[in-house]
Amino acid sequence: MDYLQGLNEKQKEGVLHTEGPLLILAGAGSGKTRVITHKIAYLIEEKRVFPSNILAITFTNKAAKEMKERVEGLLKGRVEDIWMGTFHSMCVRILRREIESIGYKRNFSIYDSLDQKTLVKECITEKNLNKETFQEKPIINIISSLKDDMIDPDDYINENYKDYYRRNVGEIYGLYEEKLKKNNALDFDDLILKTVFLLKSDERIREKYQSKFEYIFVDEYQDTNKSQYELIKYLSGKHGNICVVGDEDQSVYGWRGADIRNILNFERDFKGAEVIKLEQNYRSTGNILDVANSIIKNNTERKGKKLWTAKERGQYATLKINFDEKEEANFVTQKVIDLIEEGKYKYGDFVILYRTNAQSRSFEETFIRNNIPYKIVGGLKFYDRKEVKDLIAYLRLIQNPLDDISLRRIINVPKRGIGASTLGKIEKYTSQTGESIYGALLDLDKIQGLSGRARNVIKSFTAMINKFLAMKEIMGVRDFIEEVVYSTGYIKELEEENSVESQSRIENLKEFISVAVDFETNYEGGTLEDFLANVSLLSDVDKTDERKDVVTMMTVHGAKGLEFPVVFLVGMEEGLFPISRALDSIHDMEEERRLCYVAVTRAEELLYISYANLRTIYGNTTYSLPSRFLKEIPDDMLKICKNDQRKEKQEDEIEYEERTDIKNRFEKKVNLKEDIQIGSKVNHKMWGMGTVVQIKKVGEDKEIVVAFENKGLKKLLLSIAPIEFVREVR
Ligand SMILES: Nc1ncnc2c1ncn2[C@@H]1O[C@H](COP(=O)(O)OP(=O)(O)OP(=O)(O)O)[C@@H](O)[C@H]1O
Ligand SMILES: [Mg+2]
Repeated sequence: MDYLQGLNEKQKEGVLHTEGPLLILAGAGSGKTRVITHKIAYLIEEKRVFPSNILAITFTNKAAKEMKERVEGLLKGRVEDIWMGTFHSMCVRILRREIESIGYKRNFSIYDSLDQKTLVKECITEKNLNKETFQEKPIINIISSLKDDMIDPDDYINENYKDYYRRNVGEIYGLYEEKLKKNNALDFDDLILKTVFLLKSDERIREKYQSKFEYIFVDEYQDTNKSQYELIKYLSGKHGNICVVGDEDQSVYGWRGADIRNILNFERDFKGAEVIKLEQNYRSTGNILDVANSIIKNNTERKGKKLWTAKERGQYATLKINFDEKEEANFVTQKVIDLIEEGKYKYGDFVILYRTNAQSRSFEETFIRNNIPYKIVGGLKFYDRKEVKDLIAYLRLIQNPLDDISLRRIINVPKRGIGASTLGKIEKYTSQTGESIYGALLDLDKIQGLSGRARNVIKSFTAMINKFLAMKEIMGVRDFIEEVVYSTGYIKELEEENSVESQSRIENLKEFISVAVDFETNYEGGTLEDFLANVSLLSDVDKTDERKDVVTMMTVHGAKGLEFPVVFLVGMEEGLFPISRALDSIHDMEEERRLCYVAVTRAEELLYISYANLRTIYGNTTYSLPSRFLKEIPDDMLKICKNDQRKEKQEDEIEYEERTDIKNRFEKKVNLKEDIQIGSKVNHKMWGMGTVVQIKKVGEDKEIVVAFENKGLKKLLLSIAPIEFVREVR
């Protein structure tokens, strides 16, 4: 009975409760994910459930892969048939089989945020709306949240017909939907929405999947949104064996529509639900857990629970105060070097957690200088690079020739002389006939006003695409992609350009081929469609190299569910963590606090927290106050690390210092210096004389921009900037 070993009584209860709805509600590191893994093994081995009747939804594809490996380890058997993956990847699987019944083709494209932007822009232009008032990004956000809440364009328009902006956004949304359909494409939200729609409206399909999924698991349930909730409600409608695990204290995707009520209302929504609470934490030492508890207890929007651990007290969490982000990076770097030298840890044991991706740069610089191997999770953006996107657009067009967005992207890449005016003529024609652009290109004789030369290049373009269409059927994914890369002439164009940049773009295209190689090893017999879906569905967290023994850098959001022996939680400053946009809202502030709790609870043995008084980020230099979350940690739980790093080589040499320094700084009531105004002269301790050119209220404080005589513009927080006012004698 392998699968019950290594579980406590409560966890066992969770595993053995196989029939009916079950909520496992428990704090970080209490073994929720472990219960799912063991339970799946138990069902297969003991209850003789077919793997294909199990569905397990994880937060990332990577988590799914890990879970699969664990289950495999427990069973020593094949677990290929379990449906394990994210909400999105599961929906793609269903849609590829079923979407024809709602009028799409099975080879639909999946549009990412850039494609969405292009589409929304088209809508705005077509509707002749003012581009200042109607900007793509906010509109995409509105559309996305409407979709999460399952509100369709007509309802939104009806609700808001008196509101000029919203009514028009509703109309853009409607047009956007039409365009997606015409391109045979779905955006990310659609993947869930259309699946729900299928299950709701088509009895045959509903029955099929309800019967199939006898047992359903959802990890990180606190981060599901409305449409995801509907989805599992439908899927579990027949057997009712739905086991969700989550922690309301770790709900950190409110901004993306996640609804904490899903977890709080589980018992009401799923009849006969049982709730199991786990209270023992197996991940962190006592001292780390105390820090986590002391922070999260300041939230009001929670059920309230306390975690305990049987682990040793361990080392105290350490706070390092830095002059600027460079000193912070040096501190972390030196710590890594020292701990490695001591021999107890390896690079793979360390993680640097920050609130925003932009913070990684200073650590990268010092790591490179010191030859410390590292990887950045999420910030890499390999798939956002132009050449990679171009190549993907080719593949998408070949997979789905109705995809106008992709076609437009590459019709003249590499340059083949199909310019904007030629394309304009073609699109004029398609807007009359309603055909796809590619369809029109095949029907070239019907289009007026094209030059003979244009016709020729278009013909060789369609001949090439047609050739690809035929080849796709007979070639493996990897060979096929290689063929596309070379025979489009893209590589050749880059080679001729022969610049440093074009070289690195060639490298990236080659790297993309190795992505295809990986794919072929992992998905035997996978098609181009599978490959593309796979690429689209990689979340930021998944888009990382798999090298093992390197330091990881990632955002706190990306770290959910993970654990590391040593955690550096950096950039703990007001306005950064908590992030500035949360400063005015209690609700958002609580989400930031939960995020901070997630960060601290990733640590197993050592936790280093740091902040910088002066930080340059996005090109601006600002003074900051230490994060309010630091103030919430009692003095005796956190020891201050002395500034001079040399001094703290030996652990016991570290001096414990009263934290009056931070406290004073934090509580120092802002002396508002009421008479400050634009034009006031100031003298700064380091930067000398300057003139105030901008003043903005930030909470009780003010942010000022000062033009220094020798240093240019700097942004300062009035309360803490080391400045004096210089009164001019009139
Ligand atoms: N009963 C147990 N005995 C020993 N170790 C355990 C036990 N339960 C869980 N663990 C270990 O504790 C760690 C945390 O478990 P797990 O990741 O499942 O927690 P979780 O509740 O899912 O955490 P999070 O909320 O961060 O997702 C893992 O290393 C896991 O292997
Ligand atoms: Mg977990």
